[in-house]
Amino acid sequence: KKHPFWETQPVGQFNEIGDSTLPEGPIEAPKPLSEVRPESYNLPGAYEWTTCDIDDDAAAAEVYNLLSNNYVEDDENMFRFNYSKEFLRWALRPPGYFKQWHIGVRVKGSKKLVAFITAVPAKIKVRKEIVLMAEVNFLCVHKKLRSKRLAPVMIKEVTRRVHLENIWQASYTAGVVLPTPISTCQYWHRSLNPKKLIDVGFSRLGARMTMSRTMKLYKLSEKTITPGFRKMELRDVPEVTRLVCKYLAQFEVAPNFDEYDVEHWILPKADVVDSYVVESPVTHVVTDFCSFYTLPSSILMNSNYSILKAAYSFYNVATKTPLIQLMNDALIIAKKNDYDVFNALDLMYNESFLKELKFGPGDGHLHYYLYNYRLCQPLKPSELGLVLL
Ligand SMILES: COc1cccc(CC(=N)NC(=O)c2cccnc2OC2CCNCC2)c1
Repeated sequence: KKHPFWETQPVGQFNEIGDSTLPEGPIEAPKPLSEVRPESYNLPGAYEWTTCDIDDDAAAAEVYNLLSNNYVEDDENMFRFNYSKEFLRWALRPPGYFKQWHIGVRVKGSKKLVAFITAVPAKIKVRKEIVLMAEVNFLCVHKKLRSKRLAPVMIKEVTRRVHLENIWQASYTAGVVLPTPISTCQYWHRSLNPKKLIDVGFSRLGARMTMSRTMKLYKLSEKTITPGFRKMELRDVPEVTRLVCKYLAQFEVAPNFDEYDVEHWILPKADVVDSYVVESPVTHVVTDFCSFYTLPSSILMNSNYSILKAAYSFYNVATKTPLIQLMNDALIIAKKNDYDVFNALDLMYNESFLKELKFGPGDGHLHYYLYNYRLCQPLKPSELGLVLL
């Protein structure tokens, strides 16, 4: 049995695919809170639950170290995500967050943090409905404790704590196929520092290509070209909120941001998230914006470099500037700030700029999932407007 845990969960099952008699929407009805299990699930004897206070520097350092040494690696185990402490504080404390959804597992004796899972609340529009959901992320079990079946009990525990807040749906992504993706995105990479990317094995020199020809191919101008292109500021929040809400409303699954969400998720934070607006020089109206988040990766086996500095396309809305031009300015900014690569998924309108801006396809896919919500058929990436961290 390939998915003994997921076959017990309210998620679309593989044997239901194409069954059009099943209704779209929640799979299980909400329960009265009095019927939600009041106590935590049982861990194997040697382990205990803990709540990780990400505001506390020592606790944040424990989480950082666990993820930095044990979190997701690429398929060839050459790179591992290296989320910074500041990034984790940003990712885990959006408006309305719950500290008790930042869940750790410790060894009873040594108190060593050996596993982690989180959820944050989010208003997500699914088709025409706005559904309050938990975005589940950062599921990590120490390499030495794999296949002890810790992940299922951690997923049940975070689900229980989410239920206690009367939230019954969740969204999550994975690089592996589980029952059952609502969409499958391809990831793409735009080289900014091709020499380093080839040196560390992230990219390969193209056939009949020299290194100098490759560096020339990816060269970007020093200056952005869009008039009125500048860093986003607090005063832009109302206009950016209007732009991003109108834009995201067209997708089948997308966040329903309010101004507090935009202030948290899109206002620039050093080394965490960058965002730029286009303020029309004449009318001073904000007509476009672009944003990317900073997620370095540890380079696992290389004598010259230890960190790959990567930018990840976040939310981009172009209403006056051509999207290609807006994104090319984002690449110019990223290159100027010493990023090695700019990553993007083929969701939203991204497909329209990937090839022209010299992105190359990555060697993997990112699958999107909903918990306790059935879609009758999967979404095309262009129907998806949700970027998870
Ligand atoms: C380059 O270093 C890596 C270190 C670990 C894994 C991967 C490959 C990979 N799995 N990439 C993605 O999942 C990915 C590729 C493009 C854009 N977003 C992505 O994932 C985001 C969103 C999901 N959570 C991780 C970050 C690459």
